Amino acid sequence: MSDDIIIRIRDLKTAYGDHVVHEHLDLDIRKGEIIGVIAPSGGGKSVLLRAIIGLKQPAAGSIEVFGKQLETLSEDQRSEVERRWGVMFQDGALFSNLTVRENVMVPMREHTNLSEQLSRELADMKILMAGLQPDAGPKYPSDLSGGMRKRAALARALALDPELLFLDEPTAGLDPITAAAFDQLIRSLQKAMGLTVFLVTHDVDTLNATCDRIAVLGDKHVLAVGTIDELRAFDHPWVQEYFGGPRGRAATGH
Ligand SMILES: Nc1ncnc2c1ncn2[C@@H]1O[C@H](COP(=O)(O)OP(=O)(O)OP(=O)(O)O)[C@@H](O)[C@H]1O
Repeated sequence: MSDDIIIRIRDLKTAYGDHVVHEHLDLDIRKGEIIGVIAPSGGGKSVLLRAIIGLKQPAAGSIEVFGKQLETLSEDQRSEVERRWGVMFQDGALFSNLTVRENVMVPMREHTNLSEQLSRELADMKILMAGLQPDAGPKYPSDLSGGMRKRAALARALALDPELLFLDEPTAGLDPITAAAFDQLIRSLQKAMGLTVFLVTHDVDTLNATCDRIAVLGDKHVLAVGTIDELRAFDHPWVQEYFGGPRGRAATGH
């Protein structure tokens, strides 16, 4: 496998009972890129993310992450791979009974032997990196605004200095100013940490502000992958409407 492909998906099929979500889906994610994944609602973006990180078993096909197929690995090997990525789920998935700092420490406890003291210090660093004030650490998720909760979830996703970051709808539910600040944060973290980012979104502003390439899911597979300009020229009704509609045109300046 070429070193610059971090995720390689071939002929993937996923299904829930008789309901096929993906079929004959191929996709390569390159090292260091921010790739946006778009689809109509219910088009299989989140299920694709879950399949890549091993939470949804494929019905057929293969997914390699860092050159390894998760289902062929032992538990220890799998844990080694899992600690190289961070995931920010759509609803944040923070533990409501833990403080922000304790939430960020969860992956450290799970995957490392770091002392409590060092874990706390590292967690506080991630909290700052995610753009929160230091006093956010002892707060509970319920004490935070929606935007701050997203940042707390991002801090947890960054806990283990990942090479690969999965973001599921990071700006959903944020006001435009907070969303734009989050877009900038993703971009600057990507640069500073050399991250590869797999970003599921509906937000055409986020795509425009952050993504190097965009993959369009439709008809159960990847319809097209390319830059926004390449996709604007792609002859498919949904893609044309997405980028050529009023929101798409406003976001991309066309
Ligand atoms: N746990 C589940 N059980 C049964 N069906 C599921 C489950 N999770 C997802 N699905 C189905 O898989 C399909 C794809 O869902 P998915 O959540 O990936 O879509 P999406 O593109 O992320 O949608 P949205 O933009 O609305 O978040 C949908 O038809 C959904 O109903």
